[in-house]
Amino acid sequence: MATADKNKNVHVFESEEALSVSLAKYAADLSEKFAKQKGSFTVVLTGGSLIKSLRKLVEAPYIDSIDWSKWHVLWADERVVPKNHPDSNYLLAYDAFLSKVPIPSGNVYAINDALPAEAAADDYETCVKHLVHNGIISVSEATGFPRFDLMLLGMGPDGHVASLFPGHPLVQEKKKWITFIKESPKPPPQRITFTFPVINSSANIALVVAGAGKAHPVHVTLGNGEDSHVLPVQMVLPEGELTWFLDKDAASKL
Ligand SMILES: O=C(O)[C@H](O)[C@@H](O)[C@H](O)[C@H](O)COP(=O)(O)O
Repeated sequence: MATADKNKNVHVFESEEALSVSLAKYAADLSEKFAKQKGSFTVVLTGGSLIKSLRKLVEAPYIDSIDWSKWHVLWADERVVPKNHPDSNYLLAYDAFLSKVPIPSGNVYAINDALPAEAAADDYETCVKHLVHNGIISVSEATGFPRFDLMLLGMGPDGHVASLFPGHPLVQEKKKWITFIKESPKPPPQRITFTFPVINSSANIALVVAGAGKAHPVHVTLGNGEDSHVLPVQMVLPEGELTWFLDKDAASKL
């Protein structure tokens, strides 16, 4: 099943397997488009089950057809732990994805894991500013915030995206590009995260959501479900295109 409104597409798949096949084609098509258009493709990852859903990208035909040298990889959120810690989003992505594709190591921008949360957020913002300055990351004409080519977001069962949690003041941040949280309700507690102005300046966002545990926030966002909070996922309203990749369990209340 697929439905589309202006700037928003919703795809529902029979299984997470079918979802991952379609997600790989979607990412490969955007990679080709942006590599041609601007000579680089900026891709933002999160942690969680999203990374497993990227598994078809490291298989034929995409492993050979994608021009991996154009990819620049960043994280919408990262846990403040060493890069070799089992909680690290970098390690998760490295083991399951980045170590299997020929993206130049200099194009993979992990956070500085030697710094505490606040300094790590500032340092990562400086890294993004540098990539804007040298033209790798575009800038939104409308907002002046960085405009990533593709942001791949998961969503928690409570409707959080990146490390922006329901009811937390960080969801209202309007100025900073990247900020930090020290009391994340999802462990580990210390994280850095992109803010909504950056998320919503993206050219493309994929919301990748599988499993019955996610059916409630999907129902609230895409159907007529209700919650006592405005869910962060409801605030994902990019300037560019939003595409939902749902499996049938996540879409079961629609
Ligand atoms: O570091 C993190 O915790 C993630 O970046 C987080 O935002 C994740 O994407 C969602 O919590 C969904 O995770 P699951 O898909 O594993 O539920």
